[in-house]
Amino acid sequence: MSDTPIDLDALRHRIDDLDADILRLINERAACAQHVAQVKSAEDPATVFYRPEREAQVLRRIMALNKGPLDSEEVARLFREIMSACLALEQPIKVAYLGPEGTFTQQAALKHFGESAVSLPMAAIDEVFREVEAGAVNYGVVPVENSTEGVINHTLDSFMDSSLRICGEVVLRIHHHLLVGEATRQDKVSRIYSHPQSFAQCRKWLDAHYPHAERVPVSSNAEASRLVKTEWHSAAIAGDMAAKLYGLTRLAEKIEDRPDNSTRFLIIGNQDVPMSGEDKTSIVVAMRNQPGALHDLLEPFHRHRIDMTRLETRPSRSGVWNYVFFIDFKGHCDEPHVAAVLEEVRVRAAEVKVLGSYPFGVL
Ligand SMILES: O=C(O)C(=O)C[C@]1(C(=O)O)C=C[C@@H](O)C=C1
Repeated sequence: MSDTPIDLDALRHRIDDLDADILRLINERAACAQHVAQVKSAEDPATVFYRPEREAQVLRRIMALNKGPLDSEEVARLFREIMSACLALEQPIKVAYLGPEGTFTQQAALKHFGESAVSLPMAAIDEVFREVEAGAVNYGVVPVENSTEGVINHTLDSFMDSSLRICGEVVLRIHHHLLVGEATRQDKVSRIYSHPQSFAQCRKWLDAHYPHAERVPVSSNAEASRLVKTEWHSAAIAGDMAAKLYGLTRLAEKIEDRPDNSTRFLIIGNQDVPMSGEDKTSIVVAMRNQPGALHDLLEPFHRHRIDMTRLETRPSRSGVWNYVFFIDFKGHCDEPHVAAVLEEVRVRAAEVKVLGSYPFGVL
């Protein structure tokens, strides 16, 4: 290109000019979001400012428009932060997550809501549900399934007694590292702390590399990281956030047995989310214990060609029903073919609860 400046000063001058343009445009966008907030409040004084379907559309559009050289995911992450800051101007958002600080759930909350949301660690999954139900926070983030270890029953069980809805999902690639503190004698590691799920996800690696080390299960990977700081013969299995928070270094990286190890998290709140164009619905269905019950439940999905993405069975906790199924499928409950299936399932089941229709995780 003939007009491309070639010396460093000229290039930096060009970057300064571009930054000034970007700054002006970001602030113009933020002022627009403030205007949106006024329109929303005028339409409905009890309006919700956070709109998951719109955010998913904005991010998908940016990824589709992107021509590089920046990677589409990288660009989407930048826009995620811009929208997070714009939403904070409309309304500061408080999010409760399964803590303590440094857990993968905190990472998921950040990935979904961006840095401008205030995130608060809770000690247990039911506490996250309670804080959202009580209105102490706007939304909650809880883990629901891991690709290696399967479903997180606690989360599914919490939905049975709750009126909260699912407003979104986040999928996080989970990388575990073997972490040590400054005082650790790296050749003398005889004890390893971690959450039981993480031990399970790294079992083969541990059997091969540390067959004789004592494996001590603790309540979270962040807790494991906190413990190793003061012990010279211990290591922890945890992710990047916990490593950073407790100033630990990696003795071994990415030690998970499956390279595609990922965890899915749900965003819980009090709102129904309109269609975004690429949505998913989660329902819980109670069936009576009779022959063919599962077939009766699944048949309408098959007939209407609805793609199921997950089916989990949980024992019912009330005496009335025998099975409870958690089902995720593609589509939004406002779409006619989805509404038709739900109608048929309602006739066949003892009880059906729609937990929410929400956009597929974008990032
Ligand atoms: O479109 C809206 O409803 C907005 O409030 C604007 C905006 C944005 O910055 O693009 C901000 C927050 C919402 O969650 C969705 C989008």
